[in-house]
Amino acid sequence: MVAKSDTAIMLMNLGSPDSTAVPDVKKYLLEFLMDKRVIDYPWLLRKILVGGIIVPNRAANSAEAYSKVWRADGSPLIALTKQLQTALQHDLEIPVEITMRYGNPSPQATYEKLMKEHPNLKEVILMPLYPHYAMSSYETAVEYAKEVYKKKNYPFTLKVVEPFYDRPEYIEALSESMRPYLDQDFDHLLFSYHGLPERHIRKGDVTGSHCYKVNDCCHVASAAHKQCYRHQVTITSELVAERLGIPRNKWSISYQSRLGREEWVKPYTAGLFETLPKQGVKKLLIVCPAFVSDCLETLEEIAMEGKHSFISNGGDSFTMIPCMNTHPTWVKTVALLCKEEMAQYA
Ligand SMILES: C=CC1=C(C)c2cc3[nH]c(cc4nc(cc5[nH]c(cc1n2)c(C)c5CCC(=O)O)C(CCC(=O)O)=C4C)c(C)c3C=C
Ligand SMILES: [Fe+2]
Ligand SMILES: [Fe+2]
Repeated sequence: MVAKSDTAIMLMNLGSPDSTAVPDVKKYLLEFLMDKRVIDYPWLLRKILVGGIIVPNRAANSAEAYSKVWRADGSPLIALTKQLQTALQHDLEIPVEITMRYGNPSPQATYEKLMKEHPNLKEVILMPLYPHYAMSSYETAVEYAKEVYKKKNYPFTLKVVEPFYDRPEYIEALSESMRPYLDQDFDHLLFSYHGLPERHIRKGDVTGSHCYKVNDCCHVASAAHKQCYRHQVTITSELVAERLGIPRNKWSISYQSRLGREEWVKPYTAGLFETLPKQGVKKLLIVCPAFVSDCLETLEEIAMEGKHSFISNGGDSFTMIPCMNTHPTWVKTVALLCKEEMAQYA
């Protein structure tokens, strides 16, 4: 443990249920889906939909899915975020703590722990573990951490790392974590990102006239891009493919984890697992760069369910590239992004 420090880092991820028991999963899903930045309907409608329909219908299936990937040390997402914490603390020699948007440890618990262990704390660097901006991921995490911080009037300053989807150091880390998997023969590389309702993309368009309105909007310069998930994941994919020398006809982007009946950003990953084998893609490589740590959505939805679907629709091989987790180049990148916010390096 690092003894005295006036600066600390708080790594913030999405969070998981406390266990795979249905009541714990219910509690987690309720907190998650009652977030107004995730299901952005008026409160009463959200309450009826989430509390009366989605959670009661979903909890048992979610609990079963979690139990397929649960580890001896708990949720993969939390265990892997803790491993990143340990690696970063080792490199930086300053205190690093983790916190979660939903479930535990909460931002309040993490702030209190930091205060108790480092009474001279002057600044906390909040590192949201999302490369891309979305109202339902980066924005809700940052706004929640700030809200708790302001309410409690803590004596340290809070600085926040911005989305880093196009930063060369991140592109390097993601590419280098993928490179060993490109030695094998493959027909196609799929960048599968967590999906969002299309409506969220339109709603986040600060210009009100760009996203889904301008032809090829993700490639036309606009102030909308600063908060456009679709633009940002496009840029990440293009930069990584370029760095790795993958020809344009050998890779594509898709969106997974759709929930509900609204139109989400397309194409849907689940649909491609059915159609790609029929179009001659027999050997598939897949990477999920919206997640920096492996989690339910990579380990169960893609590596288990997705693989089964692709193979039963005629595919021959399905290789899932792990998230960056504790890849040394990623650890270095996190350290650099955090250091840029620190007063001592300014
Ligand atoms: C890029 C990060 C994420 C975005 C954007 C995001 C949007 C989003 N998610 C849901 C609904 C669910 N997501 C669930 C799991 C989950 N989501 C993310 C990340 C993003 N979500 C992660 C890392 C995880 C895994 C958590 C873990 O413990 O491993 C779930 C819970 C599981 C399930 O029942 O499927 C739900 C529900 C919506 C509706 C949404 C955007 C509107
Ligand atoms: Fe999600
Ligand atoms: Fe856009």
